[in-house]
Amino acid sequence: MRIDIISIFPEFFGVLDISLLGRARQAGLIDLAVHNLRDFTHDRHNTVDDTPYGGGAGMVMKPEPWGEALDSILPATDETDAGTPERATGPVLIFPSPAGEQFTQAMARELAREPHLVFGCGRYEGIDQRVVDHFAGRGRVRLVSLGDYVLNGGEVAVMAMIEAIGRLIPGVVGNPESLVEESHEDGLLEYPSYTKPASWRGLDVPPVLLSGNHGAIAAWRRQQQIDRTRAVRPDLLPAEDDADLQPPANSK
Ligand SMILES: Nc1nc2cc(Br)ccc2s1
Repeated sequence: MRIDIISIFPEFFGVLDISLLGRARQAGLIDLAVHNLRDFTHDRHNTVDDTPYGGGAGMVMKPEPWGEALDSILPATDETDAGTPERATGPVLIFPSPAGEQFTQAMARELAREPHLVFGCGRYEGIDQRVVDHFAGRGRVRLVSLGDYVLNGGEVAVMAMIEAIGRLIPGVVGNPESLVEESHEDGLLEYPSYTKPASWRGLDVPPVLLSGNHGAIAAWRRQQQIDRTRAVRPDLLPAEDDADLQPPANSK
């Protein structure tokens, strides 16, 4: 996968040189480039923002630098490309935004299958809307929110998305089995985990986990997922009858 990031704080992404994603880059599984938006300005102050039309507090990111930065990354196109099948296979351009669609594990899985992702990190009051509108006509553009809160910029959101997406790319995580039983992979929150010692500060590991009875362990873990999800994220539970949430029939 190729990942391009545009930001006025490229140094923010230095952390992507280390750990799991750093190793994935060294292994050639992820090809990542960070671009400084200010490199696409031409005035003495490398200006990237200006006051908002219609008034209001704060500043808005100017469209020109974004246009030049994205032109340098996205494949060249002309009007005849509009609506062609190629447009559906070009890079996905993602702008983190509080006004975006909710980022989910399902979206991470979907985006992990893409060959090329381009992330645009907004700052201030956001990016001039015409940038989204213009490039929507040239490819797939998505406004994506991590949650109902406002950050100072898109960089933290892009880091989170790249981690969630990158770890799903085949070969990035050593043991793909570890990706299966995680929160949200099966739509529910994950069960609690324990390791040695069997007793710690008077707290014992649930006996079923020491029983060696794999069916009972699977049933207990499934019930823990259901109980946890019902307690803190009832919105994730299937709307219809919970019958299909019962432990697997063979787990007696
Ligand atoms: N939750 C989020 N807040 C923000 C703020 C800015 Br400014 C840019 C992107 C995002 S995503």
